[in-house]
Amino acid sequence: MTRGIALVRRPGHRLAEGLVTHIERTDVDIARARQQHEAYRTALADAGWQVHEVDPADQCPDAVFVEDTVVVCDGLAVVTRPGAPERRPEIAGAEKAVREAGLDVVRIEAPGTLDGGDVLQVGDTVYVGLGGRTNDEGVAQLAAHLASRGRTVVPVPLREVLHLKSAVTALSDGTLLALPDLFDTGALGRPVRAIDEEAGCHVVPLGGDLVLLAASAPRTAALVADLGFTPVVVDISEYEKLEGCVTCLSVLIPRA
Ligand SMILES: CN(C)C(=N)NCCC[C@H](N)C(=O)O
Repeated sequence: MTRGIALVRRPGHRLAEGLVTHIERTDVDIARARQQHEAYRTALADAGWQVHEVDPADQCPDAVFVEDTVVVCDGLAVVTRPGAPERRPEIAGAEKAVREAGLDVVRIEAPGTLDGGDVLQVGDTVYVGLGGRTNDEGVAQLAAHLASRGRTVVPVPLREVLHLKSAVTALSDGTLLALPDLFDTGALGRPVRAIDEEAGCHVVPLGGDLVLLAASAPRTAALVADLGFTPVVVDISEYEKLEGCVTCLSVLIPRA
């Protein structure tokens, strides 16, 4: 029995041209990025997820960061309208994939913008980062869509950081792991656990006690293990050069 479907999208040949906003551009090794993506897919499959590949969008360098194109909540898929216009052609393939997965589908419409990387779901609360990519209108549209699923949306203003999930994510017990300097943690309305390494605040609960995190966060992997979870560690160095993290490379659709 699988845990559900994990949507991924393979890196395209233009990956190295991906956007960088808050870090300096460094060379991306495409061959290495492909190997890392394969290992990432294997980690998801080994954790019990049925890996499904979204159609390629190779003209879009950032298409591998499929999380930004769709938000899935309780059987509903909200197809986003990415804040970076050059990423908008990525959404067609994502919409096709969620329709094939049998989800109800709605969209963020102009002038709203929303990136999936700004959306952090913790129980019935959905925190949404307000920064360079997601605007007030996008948050309002998301809130209206998710009200049908009983979710409450809480906007979180960001500082110098790409997405909310670049700065905070949650373990399956609701513990928030955060880099507090990057946003107003008070907006979350609950305590956070401050993490002392950048990639450490990026975790993906994979079901059961499994927690996916990056090899660049060894101290956080140890912390996660101390908290009673089992870290699943993947090297995603080539994606980190493009401000990517473990959350960005997949969209998990839990089995109903
Ligand atoms: C949580 N994060 C960080 C994401 N979901 N997406 C990362 C996208 C990175 C891409 N170069 C860009 O700038 O769009």
